[in-house]
Amino acid sequence: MQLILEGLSKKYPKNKLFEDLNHTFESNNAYAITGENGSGKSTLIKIIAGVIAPSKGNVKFIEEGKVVEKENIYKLLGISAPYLNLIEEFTLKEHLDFHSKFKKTHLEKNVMDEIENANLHRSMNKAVAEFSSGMQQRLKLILCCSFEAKVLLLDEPTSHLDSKGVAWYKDLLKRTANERITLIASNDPTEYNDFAKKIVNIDIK
Ligand SMILES: Nc1ncnc2c1ncn2[C@@H]1O[C@H](COP(=O)(O)OP(=O)(O)OP(=O)(O)O)[C@@H](O)[C@H]1O
Repeated sequence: MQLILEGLSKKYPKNKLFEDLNHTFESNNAYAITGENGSGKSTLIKIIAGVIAPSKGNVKFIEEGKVVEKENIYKLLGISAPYLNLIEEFTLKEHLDFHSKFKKTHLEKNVMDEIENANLHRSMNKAVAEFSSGMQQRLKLILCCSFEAKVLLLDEPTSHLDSKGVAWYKDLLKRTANERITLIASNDPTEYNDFAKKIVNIDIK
């Protein structure tokens, strides 16, 4: 699996973010996307996810030598980002059931073990609206990393996590990032230092 950025540029009427970004991301690798506040890290993640369009250039997903059609790209992706919300009315169990309808688990063990690792097992029947920010973040990461996806897009993955949560996140990635392309948009080295060997700095200003 390859994810290719070809001559990717993004500008808003009053703000030029990045220009002519070229990069090929490969499976079995984690990459940190770094850059100053406002440089466009989240924007790049959204463009890769197909949520917003680039001003110029292309994003290509290549699977077994073939370009993946646009309408099938969502099947390849797992995303966790501050601007993507969970369904507040759903309980944790309902989130897992809903997700399981579309995706198989990526874990060696049952997803319930991961819920326990994340210390969420006593909240299975609680509505997400009643979760703390850190609990919501742990659930977002489980839904992103523990289910089938060939490309993980993680934007500020440890936001709202305490030190225990950060340790769990690192362990989760070590166990689940194999055979995937993992992109971590962050300026916090603790979020990527242990596993992301390749840094893409989009700060061109
Ligand atoms: N819809 C929009 N219209 C105009 N400008 C926008 C829009 N969305 C984002 N921007 C601007 O684009 C710039 C890049 O934003 P983005 O959130 O991608 O940066 P970032 O590198 O992720 O920042 P941070 O490190 O603070 O999270 C910011 O200056 C932001 O104000």
